[in-house]
Amino acid sequence: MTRRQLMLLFVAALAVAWPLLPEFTATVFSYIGLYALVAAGLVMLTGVGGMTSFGQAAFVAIGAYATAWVCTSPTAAAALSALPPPLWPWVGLALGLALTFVLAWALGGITVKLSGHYLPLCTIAWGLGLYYLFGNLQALGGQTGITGLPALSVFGISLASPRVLGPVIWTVLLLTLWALHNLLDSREGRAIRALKSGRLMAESMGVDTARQRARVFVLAALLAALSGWLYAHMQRFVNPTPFGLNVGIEYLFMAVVGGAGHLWGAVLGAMLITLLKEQLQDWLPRLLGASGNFEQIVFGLLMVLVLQRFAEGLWPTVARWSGRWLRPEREGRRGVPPCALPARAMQPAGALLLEARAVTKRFGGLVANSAVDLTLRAGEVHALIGPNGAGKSTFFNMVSGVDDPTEGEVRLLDTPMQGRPSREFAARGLGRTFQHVRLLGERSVLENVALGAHLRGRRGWWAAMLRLDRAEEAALLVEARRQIERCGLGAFADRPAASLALGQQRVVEIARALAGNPVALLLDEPAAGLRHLEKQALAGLLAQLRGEGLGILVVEHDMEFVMNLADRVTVLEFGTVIAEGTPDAVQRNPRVLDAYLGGAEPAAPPTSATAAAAVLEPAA
Ligand SMILES: Nc1ncnc2c1ncn2[C@@H]1O[C@H](COP(=O)(O)OP(=O)(O)OP(=O)(O)O)[C@@H](O)[C@H]1O
Repeated sequence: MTRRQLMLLFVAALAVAWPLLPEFTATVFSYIGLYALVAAGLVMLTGVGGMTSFGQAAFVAIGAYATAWVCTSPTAAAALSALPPPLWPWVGLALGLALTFVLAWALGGITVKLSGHYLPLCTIAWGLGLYYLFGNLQALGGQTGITGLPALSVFGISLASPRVLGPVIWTVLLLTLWALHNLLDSREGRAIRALKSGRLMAESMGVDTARQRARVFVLAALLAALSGWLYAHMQRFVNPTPFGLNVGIEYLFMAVVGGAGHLWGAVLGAMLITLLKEQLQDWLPRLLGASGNFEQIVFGLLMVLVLQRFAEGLWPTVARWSGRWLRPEREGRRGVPPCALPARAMQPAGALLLEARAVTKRFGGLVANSAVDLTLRAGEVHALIGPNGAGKSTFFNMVSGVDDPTEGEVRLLDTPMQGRPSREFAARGLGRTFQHVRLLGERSVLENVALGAHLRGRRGWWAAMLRLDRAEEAALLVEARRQIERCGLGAFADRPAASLALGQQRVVEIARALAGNPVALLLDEPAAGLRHLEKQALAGLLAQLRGEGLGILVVEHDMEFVMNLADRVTVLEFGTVIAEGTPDAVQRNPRVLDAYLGGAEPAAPPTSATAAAAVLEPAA
């Protein structure tokens, strides 16, 4: 049996057992479905997207209060008099989702840009703010709330009882999980996962991180509002209590305890926490012989223990344990023939790809780059070398859109790039790797490399959720596999990237850059951590890419590697270009020798790349 079949069995068992469940158990399971819907949004937001929110209960409140107001207020009744009352809850749903959408865009636009602890603090602030707003608005019943909500009805069938509404809630939840699973299994899903590793890498792959973060934020908020709508019509009244900050924290607990990186973790977390609280509420007063909110204390302690023991949540442990006796999943998408991906025309040999004109970068009083001129042409390897702190990384950042020069200009394919983000550099044909490897360690090498092809796909969230993107997704994965094999890592394609040696991870970054079909490659210390044979293989690959017409700018400390491979070398010292030319010319340049050897005169100039490497070993 596969995991998917086991899930289906669980759902089928729930469906069969549902009519037999006692009324109370059916109600509890209905609540679990509602909570899991909010927690699933939090999995996307926190576990996958890396944005912690304590404020989801406020969005649940918007969904609940919107429908409560529409269904009970005389003003709304007058406005909706043309509609039969059974349709009013649907208007309430539309209003709740619309309000949530607008508010989440506005809040998300401001808050998701914040990093570190500022974002969670903001979610607490709006969670508290909205809670007190609902409690103080007399039009919404103040602390008493709104009573007398009608039950939902569909095609004349009343959903008043949890026994009938429960299956509806679970159907909504399962459809949501299916759509979210599809989303995560797509180019957009990879882009969402990339958010967690910070702006730099994702933007360099062409992902608009601010927009993507805001969209995930809105998605999680809409799921919370949907849950609130169902909740209101199940309870038939609303008041502020179930939407307080403590409930927002509990939703986050559900996602984290279940396994914030896994959609089914939301269901597991919601189920565990709801059932645990139920049982504790029952048993503790009996055990202690006194009444009180003891369950909150024990619950808190248990949460600490669970999180200490299972930092990733419980789902990964359950999945690992069940994996021993479950068959691996068959990949459904293999049946879909891949479509053609857009391919960029290579520039003719010698064409100017990238140009830095008198680029200067100042950090306060420190001049990291001073009037640096550099060109990269199609069909060449251009090495940028220099001692530590010479300004190579600073320059790299400016020619890849991470930072803007203080003075001077960067042009890519003859387009001025001043002020443009790095995703535009990627869109115009610049691929790059990073000095400190930036891969999604838990994801497979294949997925990491497919992220590099992000801009070659077009299908968006809706297509992904409804699985209308399969031909394009198949093409992206075929392309990713091709690049992995080209870089000699075919045997590792399905392994988690973090399980590879550091040197191999650097090569994965090159494959990822190649998946974007670049005309220019910027490689930041690609040979660092590679063994001798791996370096030779890398040099062979780069020579082949050069032969295919790519321009490659490489920052590297390994002089033997550089001098054997590069066509031109530029040497930086204290942010200034002190030499530029062929490897031979540069190796003989007295200023370069001076920079590397600190003023010592060599007895005789080095005659081979190996000898040069010995002399030009940078003073660390
Ligand atoms: N964001 C920053 N703010 C202030 N100073 C910076 C910043 N980034 C770099 N610098 C300074 O600019 C100078 C050049 O640093 P850079 O990292 O570009 O050198 P590098 O040649 O890449 O060094 P390495 O080979 O060690 O990576 C250093 O003195 C560094 O401290």
